[in-house]
Amino acid sequence: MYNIQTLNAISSKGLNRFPADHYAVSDNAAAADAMLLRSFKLHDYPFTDNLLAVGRAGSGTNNVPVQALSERGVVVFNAPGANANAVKELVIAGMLMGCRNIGPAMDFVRGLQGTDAEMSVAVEAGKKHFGGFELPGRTLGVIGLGAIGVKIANAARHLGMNVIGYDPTITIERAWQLDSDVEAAPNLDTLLAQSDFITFHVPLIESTRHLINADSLKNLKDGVVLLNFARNGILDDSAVLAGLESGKVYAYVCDFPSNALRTNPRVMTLPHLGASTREAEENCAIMVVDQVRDYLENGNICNSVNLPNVKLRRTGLARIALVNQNNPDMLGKISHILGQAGVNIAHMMNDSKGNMAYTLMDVDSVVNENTRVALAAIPGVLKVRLL
Ligand SMILES: NC(=O)c1ccc[n+]([C@@H]2O[C@H](COP(=O)([O-])OP(=O)(O)OC[C@H]3O[C@@H](n4cnc5c(N)ncnc54)[C@H](O)[C@@H]3O)[C@@H](O)[C@H]2O)c1
Ligand SMILES: O=C(O)CC[C@@H](O)C(=O)O
Repeated sequence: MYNIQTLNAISSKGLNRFPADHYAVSDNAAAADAMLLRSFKLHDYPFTDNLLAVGRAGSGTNNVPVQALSERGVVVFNAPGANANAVKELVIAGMLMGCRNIGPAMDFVRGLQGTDAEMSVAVEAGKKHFGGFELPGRTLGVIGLGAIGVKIANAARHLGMNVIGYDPTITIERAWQLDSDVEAAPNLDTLLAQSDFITFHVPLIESTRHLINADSLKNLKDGVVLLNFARNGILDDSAVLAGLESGKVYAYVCDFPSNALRTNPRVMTLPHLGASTREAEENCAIMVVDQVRDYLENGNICNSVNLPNVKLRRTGLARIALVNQNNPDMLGKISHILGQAGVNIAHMMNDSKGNMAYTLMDVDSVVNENTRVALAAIPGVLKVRLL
């Protein structure tokens, strides 16, 4: 029986894929084999030694202590692309909210009083304060051309916008998906200087913190619309507020409210709604549950942020799964112990990601607990499972 702990509401479309006869799923599972979460802040959470996997039903993993979990040999999964369409749609809505002043205009109407006839007069007199501008011919700058950024870039092209993108580590897969008319910015400053709208789709890491700050703000076009549906901290909110004050920034649309932003008439903040559609929640839950199950039951790894993809069709009599540090001679030491135990390796895969490595092997005889313990005692081996 595997214990699965849910730390946020995870769609039942995903959770129902854990067969009830082999999985106990609850929000208070003691000694969980795997944890599933969305935005729950897992830093400082007490982990037990039998934790094998953490599944982030979403894209960003800045709420997960990936390094600390790696040191314990715990595999961290996410659901890349599973909520990308939901975010894309909200960013398109956000661009329109920004350039058509939809937030302030709705606030104006909410504040009207009097009869319908009086309201009609006030509407016609007041609407001049909320006139906006259109998308075609304007330039959208997309920072981060991953699952979400590529979808937004392509959608904006279909809306008649010029699109310029910046992503120094774009993958070949994403580059293939990008509309050929999307221009590649040679550097961030060029994108910032040319864009009428700028949208951010990068993870929050040290190198992406405060990409918009008091200095980079000076480089922006006058009247730019900024959109942050990535993470709080990627833009320095105090710089953005100064830009709104001076008129440099026309509007700021973002998914991460704060007291300073919430009441500013030129800011439209949403309650972290980017991924909150039924479809995205189901996609994320299904993807992450399938990945966690395949890891628990078969040792296969797909879409982990700290370990490589490793998938092996079962062939031998038994299977050994090892998470280890990516050190020299680990395979030598592992095969030496198996050789001493008279265990023949029928099939194996080994790969690494950064300072972590993973070995999955099918062997021709049953492996006993003593051999597992000997493997686990190799310095640098973090987890050993017999499957
Ligand atoms: N608002 C929401 O609900 C919501 C939903 C999903 C994702 N997100 C956030 O959006 C982020 C992006 O999501 P995704 O699914 O597109 O992720 P992704 O991993 O597919 O794409 C991220 C891209 O950013 C690029 N990148 C990294 N550092 C960069 C830098 N300094 N400059 C430019 N590009 C850089 C990477 O090369 C990658 O292509 C997530 O990390 C998450 O924080 C928010
Ligand atoms: O789960 C959510 O609601 C938000 C997810 C989002 O921030 C992500 O990074 O995928």
